[in-house]
Amino acid sequence: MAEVVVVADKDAAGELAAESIERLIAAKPDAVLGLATGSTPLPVYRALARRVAESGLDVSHVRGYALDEYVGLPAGHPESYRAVITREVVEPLGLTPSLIHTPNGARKTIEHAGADYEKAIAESGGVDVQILGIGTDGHIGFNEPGSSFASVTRVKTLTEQTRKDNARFFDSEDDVPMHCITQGLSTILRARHLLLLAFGEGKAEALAGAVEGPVSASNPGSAIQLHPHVTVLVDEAAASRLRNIDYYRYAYDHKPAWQKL
Ligand SMILES: N[C@@H]1[C@@H](O)[C@H](O)[C@@H](COP(=O)(O)O)O[C@@H]1O
Repeated sequence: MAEVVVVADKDAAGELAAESIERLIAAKPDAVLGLATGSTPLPVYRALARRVAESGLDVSHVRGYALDEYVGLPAGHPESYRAVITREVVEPLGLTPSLIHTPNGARKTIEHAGADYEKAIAESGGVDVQILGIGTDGHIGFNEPGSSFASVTRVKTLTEQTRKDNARFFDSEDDVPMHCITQGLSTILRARHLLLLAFGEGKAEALAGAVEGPVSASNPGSAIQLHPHVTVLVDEAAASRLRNIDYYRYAYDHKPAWQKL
């Protein structure tokens, strides 16, 4: 079962996640981080950047693999996930750009981009902690409903809902690419620790489905139930549809001091 931690707000979630990631990097300076985009992980990156600046922790050897990328955006497009990861993660934390990877969404090489990415992740020794958000339709990465639990990095067609949701980052919905390249559910499940975050009422249903719903390809987030080490950080609104909420609070209140996030 995932450990579900209900926190006061996004910033509290960001602090908890950042503390755990900082501890990981201190123990393993070349740790491999699985980086998610979207608005949800931003408090984690902000808290981590602040903590690293305060502690002087050496992050120059940290490696990173993004979950996904749009296909066909011109290189350097500000909404490409490469650009977003550079802006929101690499620069504020002071990571080494050449050690941070995103799937290659260029059309010319797209046919082998998925296999290339899988190979690179495997050769890195695997992701230590994978940060995840969740889409309103339950997608993780860009694994839309119906994605196989055995899927690996590949090209997917975005749902209309996801294109609508992500239109806020573009001039119009028509500008949101139709295709993406995303780590598969099996790729994500290979990470050693999954850290799923969700905030706000709009995520409540998707989150409840992921944590407590039937394990089904129709709800890609439910794949987390197959993973042995999952931490779910949510605010009250995102937690509002969880049936076992009292138990999660009870378990967290009685968490052994030695057992970290
Ligand atoms: N590919 C990303 C996902 O990785 C992310 O989880 C989702 C939710 O976005 P937000 O965190 O902004 O709600 O959006 C995008 O579609």
